[in-house]
Amino acid sequence: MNKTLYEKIYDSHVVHSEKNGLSILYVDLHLLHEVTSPQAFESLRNKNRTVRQPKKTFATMDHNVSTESKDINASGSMAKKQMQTLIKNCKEFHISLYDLNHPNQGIVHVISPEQGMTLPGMVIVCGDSHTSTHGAFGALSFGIGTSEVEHVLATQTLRQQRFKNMKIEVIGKIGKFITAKDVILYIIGKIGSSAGTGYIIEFCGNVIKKMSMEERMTVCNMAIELGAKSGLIAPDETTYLYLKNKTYSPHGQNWQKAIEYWKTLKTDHNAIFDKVFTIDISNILPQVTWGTNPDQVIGINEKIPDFTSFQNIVKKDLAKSACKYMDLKPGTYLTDITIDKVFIGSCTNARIEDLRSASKILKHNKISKNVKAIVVPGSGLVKRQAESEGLDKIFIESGFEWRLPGCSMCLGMNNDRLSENERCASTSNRNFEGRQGRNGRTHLVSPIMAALAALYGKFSNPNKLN
Ligand SMILES: CC(C)[C@H](C(=O)O)[C@@H](O)C(=O)O
Ligand code: SF4
Repeated sequence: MNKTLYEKIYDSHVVHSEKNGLSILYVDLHLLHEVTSPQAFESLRNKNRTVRQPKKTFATMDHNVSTESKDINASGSMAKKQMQTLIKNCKEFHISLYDLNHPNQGIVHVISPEQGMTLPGMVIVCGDSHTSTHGAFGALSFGIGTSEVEHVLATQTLRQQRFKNMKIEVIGKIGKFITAKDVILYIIGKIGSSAGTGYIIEFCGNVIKKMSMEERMTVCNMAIELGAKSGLIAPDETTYLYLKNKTYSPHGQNWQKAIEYWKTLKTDHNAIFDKVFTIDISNILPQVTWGTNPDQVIGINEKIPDFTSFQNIVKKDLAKSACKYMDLKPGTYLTDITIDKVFIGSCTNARIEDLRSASKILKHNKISKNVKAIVVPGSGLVKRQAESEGLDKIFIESGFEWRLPGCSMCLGMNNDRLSENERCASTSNRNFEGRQGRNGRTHLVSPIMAALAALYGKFSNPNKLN
């Protein structure tokens, strides 16, 4: 039978099938962070259980670490407690941890791929929705709830239903200043933030094929913003090249064997997808969200839409309330909107390529005096790499603050938050009300667009600048 990539990975991990279509899947890698793991460990302990495969379990601290100091007290008592609990749990159950002071500490979805823990064909889970990021390597990866975290800790397996298959083929010519972030935002705008509900999405097409691993991760990261269970991209030469000689990648003879297996990880000719979209990105412009949902997004030359332009009554109401929250009037050009803060970071856009693309814009330029801007590398490794290339200096000289790795202003669990009514150009993935701080206003953009917004104090069309 012809199978999709998703079906191949799913089937090869079934350890038990039930009549109702549910299966127990083997889990190759279980990632943990400080926010969604404490209760799971507590419950494990109460039941006198142990961690089944500590070597296939890996933890980092990211959500509430301070990006200003390595002091565990710096983000408040709740954060401190969660971090201390993670340290204690990892010690007791023999799990490797990139703690606050570890040189490789960083965002869970950044550290695992860059260390070669994330490999094609794996089933990867984490108590975190953006686990879909790892799908960029052709791994079946998805977020799980805390009771599932406990189940995986105890058994290294997980009960899963089969999801439907969606294919999104991205075709066309990639325009100037168009990044993976623009591509995925455009797709979300085009098909809607619930189009992926009930599906695993396989991204393919010439545009995806040309993307680097960093770009593919940005795309799969935001499969969640399409409502999907996860996103997937078939591994290829780009994937192998990225993984070669990474700390946890297979080495020696195992490398060759791995590649042979990885080459089988693609959707068979004639495999059936339940839904297919073909999206041409040839003529798109850099994307900016204007509302409080990622599908409320337009190109940089456009105006905030008129409510009456929405046929769908629900969409019309959503647009109305989004404009109210965002304090925007229909008909306003994006390029007339001024901003207060810029955040370059998060598991969507805090990798080395993201920092390189933003720094290119900032080099020899100073940011607007009305803007406070921070750049938060995704991990210690990204930070060191950026520093070795002198990117930190470019950011600092332009007026950005160069911070320590973590989730930071993506969700404001530490001190990096928007104040009331502040407007932010952010490279993160979620723009719902209050996401970056109470009554804060988030516009999702690429690192290039964030850097430009910092320079001019408002959204700017890179095609119209010298
Ligand atoms: C804290 C965690 C549960 C959450 C998630 O799962 O997505 C966070 O990472 C987020 O981005 O909102
Ligand atoms: S960077 Fe943001 S989206 Fe990613 S895991 Fe952290 S909080 Fe969640």
